[in-house]
Amino acid sequence: MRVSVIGCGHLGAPHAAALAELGHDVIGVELNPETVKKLQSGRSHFYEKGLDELLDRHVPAGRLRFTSSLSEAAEFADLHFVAVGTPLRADGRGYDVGQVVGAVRALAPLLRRPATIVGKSTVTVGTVARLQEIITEHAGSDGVDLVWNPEFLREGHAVEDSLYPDRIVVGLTSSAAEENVREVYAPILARGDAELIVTDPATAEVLKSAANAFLSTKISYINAMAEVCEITGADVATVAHGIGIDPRIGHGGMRPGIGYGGGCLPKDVAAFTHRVGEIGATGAADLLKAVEKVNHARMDAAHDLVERAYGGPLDTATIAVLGASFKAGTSDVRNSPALRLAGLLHSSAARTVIHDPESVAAARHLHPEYSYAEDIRTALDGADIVVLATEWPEFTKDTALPTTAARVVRRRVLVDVRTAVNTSVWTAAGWTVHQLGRPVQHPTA
Ligand SMILES: NC(=O)C1=CN([C@@H]2O[C@H](COP(=O)(O)OP(=O)(O)OC[C@H]3O[C@@H](n4cnc5c(N)ncnc54)[C@H](O)[C@@H]3O)[C@@H](O)[C@H]2O)C=CC1
Ligand SMILES: O=C(O)[C@H]1O[C@H](OP(=O)(O)OP(=O)(O)OC[C@H]2O[C@@H](n3ccc(=O)[nH]c3=O)[C@H](O)[C@@H]2O)[C@H](O)[C@@H](O)[C@@H]1O
Repeated sequence: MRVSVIGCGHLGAPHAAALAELGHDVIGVELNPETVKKLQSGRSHFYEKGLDELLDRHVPAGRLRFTSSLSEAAEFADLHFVAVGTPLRADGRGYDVGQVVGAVRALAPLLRRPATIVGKSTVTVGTVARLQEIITEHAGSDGVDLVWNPEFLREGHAVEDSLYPDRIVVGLTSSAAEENVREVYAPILARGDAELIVTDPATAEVLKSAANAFLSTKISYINAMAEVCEITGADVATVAHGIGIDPRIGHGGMRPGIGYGGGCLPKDVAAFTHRVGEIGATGAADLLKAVEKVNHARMDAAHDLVERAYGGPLDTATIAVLGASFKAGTSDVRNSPALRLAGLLHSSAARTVIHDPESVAAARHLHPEYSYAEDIRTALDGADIVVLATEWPEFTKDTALPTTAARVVRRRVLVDVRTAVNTSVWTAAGWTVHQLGRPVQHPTA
């Protein structure tokens, strides 16, 4: 099929590349000229595992191209994915849907033959109905359908999740549109391992918001239990493991830490909390407010833990912060808890140096006032405390790191705010390890 993807960010770029991999002819439309140039050269503008390989394969072959011209895409494609941003409004009261409304409003009059617009961006319930009115009023042809097909990919796994999704959810009202959606995802559906859920637009909108709200609730739940463990001297890692054995609970999303961050969960929970309050669903609003409250409190808990580990105020401390991205596997620093903690430490400590394997450039762009190190050794040099802020395997799986780091730090004190390291490897190399909701682990050597 000839398809377009409008908005080539963290969702759109992998989605466009995956569609080319599935055998479609794809045109990506992006407003940012630098992004277009980068993608045209076959390189991604952010780090995402496997994405450059797909771009390498399909851009030179001409199966995947990028442009800033929406009319070129309107002329070329019969199916148009909309993957533009839905940031939180400045006042926090729901999404700013300007990018989505702008893209649909601009595309509709350019469509001169029947076409299907497939929304992928995350929107609050009611948005599709509003967009449908815009299409009815402005479409340049009859037979322009709108469907909503929310996305469930995770950053760091965007390519794999796009090629091998566990579900495809489509909210629609037209059978012609359903056929087109089935055709575009035919190679995935033929495998039989992804469930196709065809429903109405409102259900698709709520389903996506409910998914992210549930993931956030689970994270806040285990973080609330970490607070209980901190007070009682219990071990939250054992609690998480023990309760997760029950398949009704499961182990996914049960890693305690500094709370959920990133370009999606925080804004999606905030927007959904606002929306459910607005429509009078008070039970949902109260539940989600509590989820957000727990999440915000983790940052203070993490800062307090660093102070406790140092033995008092940090104004004389040199701190190495390992990790800046919001989670491992991505260079994305949007709403990154790691970078927020680094910022707090930057304000309270004598010296704070941040290192990340992939996101130093993005972090420096956002916070040029912080100090960064391109290599881990420079970051660790002379540190009184090492704070593990993002669970990159470079920090958690390298069994030599505790020994090599011990040679350059001033004190062997690790604060792992992601509950990610194998503590016995560190304590065996002479480190004291502090984690949220767990008893302090003392050196065994
Ligand atoms: N990042 C993720 O992992 C996922 C994101 N989502 C949702 O997908 C949407 C996009 O998110 P991200 O890709 O993270 O945002 P992003 O900010 O990385 O990308 C959005 C892109 O759209 C471009 N854009 C805006 N208006 C445009 C227009 N009229 N024409 C062409 N390009 C335009 C922007 O320049 C930007 O590059 C959001 O609603 C998000 O909630 C959903 C699932 C996963
Ligand atoms: O709508 C979206 O954009 C996406 O949001 C999340 O994906 P993502 O933001 O890539 O990241 P997650 O892996 O869910 O992690 C989110 C945050 O929670 C934190 N987290 C995650 C899991 C956990 O056990 N503990 C924990 O603190 C992570 O470190 C990160 O800060 C969802 O997992 C995706 O299904 C969804 O499509």
